[in-house]
Amino acid sequence: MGSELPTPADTVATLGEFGLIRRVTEGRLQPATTLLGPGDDAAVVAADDGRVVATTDVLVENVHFRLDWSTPEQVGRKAAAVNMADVAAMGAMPTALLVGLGCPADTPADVADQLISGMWKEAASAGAGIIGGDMVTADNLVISITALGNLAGRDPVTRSGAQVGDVLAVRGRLGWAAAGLAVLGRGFRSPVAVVGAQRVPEPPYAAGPQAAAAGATAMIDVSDGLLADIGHIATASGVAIDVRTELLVVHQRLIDVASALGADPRHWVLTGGEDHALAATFPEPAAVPADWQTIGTVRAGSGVTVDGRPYEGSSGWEHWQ
Ligand SMILES: Nc1ncnc2c1ncn2[C@@H]1O[C@H](COP(=O)(O)OP(=O)(O)OP(=O)(O)O)[C@@H](O)[C@H]1O
Ligand SMILES: Cc1ncc(C[n+]2csc(CCOP(=O)(O)O)c2C)c(N)n1
Ligand SMILES: [Mg+2]
Ligand SMILES: [Mg+2]
Ligand SMILES: [Mg+2]
Repeated sequence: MGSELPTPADTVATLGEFGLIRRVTEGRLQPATTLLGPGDDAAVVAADDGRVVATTDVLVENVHFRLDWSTPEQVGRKAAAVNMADVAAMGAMPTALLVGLGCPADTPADVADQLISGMWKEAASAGAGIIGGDMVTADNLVISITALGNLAGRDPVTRSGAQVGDVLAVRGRLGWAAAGLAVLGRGFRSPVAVVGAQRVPEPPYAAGPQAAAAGATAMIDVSDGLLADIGHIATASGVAIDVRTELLVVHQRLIDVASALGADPRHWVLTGGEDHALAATFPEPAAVPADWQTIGTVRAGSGVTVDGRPYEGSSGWEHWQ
């Protein structure tokens, strides 16, 4: 890019705040929706229909990622992906990211470069660019990203629209990142398929607008765990949701990893977070797009059940617990 290459001894402190900002901004190709920025006090982004989707998620070193588990580029990709998944979950396509970065003074410039490069790669894969942000010193690496999105004339798909009689369907992986977390937590680095899923989620970005166009009544991305997240749909919609385990695909890879670790692969699928699959309700089976898997039904009542019974144990990640 436009900035000179760092020497191995460079840190973010030697680059300086503005040197670091240049590494994010100079020579980057912005999508057509970026009308102004970065570089001014704020950026200007086009919205096809005058509405902008906006969402923020914060990632903290040793809470959301570890630098001995993931490369800085993988961390950058993950930080961008988890935010753009929330845009997709509204039925929108990501347009722009604002990146707040806190890092210690001795962070190597090369680490910052890789982080930035990962964010740009993931953003570009979904059609978005980085339009601004903030750089601060911090004791640990902290990344706070705000993602903006474009509804392109469609109505947002909220958490509150599920109706009794709807079907529940998912698109994307479930349980893979949790399996990867279990593997990494035990000090292993393989199998790479599940470890890779923990390092960098692959949210099905285009499936968000696809579900919206197909008439999805409610949608969410699975960040904390399937049961926890569809619980938010159930609460917001004033309905009950039942997941049928005979409809859940537990991939052979998860079964193999679980048996090696003495874990339960079904628990990963039902309660594992960080894959950022999309879960949505549709008014009838025929409305579910072909590449989505129907896994349950919406009923009268409240809460989430699995095969008609309450799930024993935690339904997903919660901070401070
Ligand atoms: N500090 C905050 N100030 C205002 N609203 C907040 C704050 N934290 C969360 N919210 C709002 O609460 C709602 C739920 O937040 P939550 O972070 O659980 O959603 P999410 O990003 O979809 O999930 P996850 O954080 O697991 O990815 C969102 O609408 C979010 O914007
Ligand atoms: C080092 C390390 N320890 C634990 C985890 C597991 N983890 C952290 S946050 C989260 C849920 C989503 O977070 P949020 O709700 O903030 O979006 C999960 C499952 C991890 N990824 N890395
Ligand atoms: Mg959040
Ligand atoms: Mg979400
Ligand atoms: Mg989120």
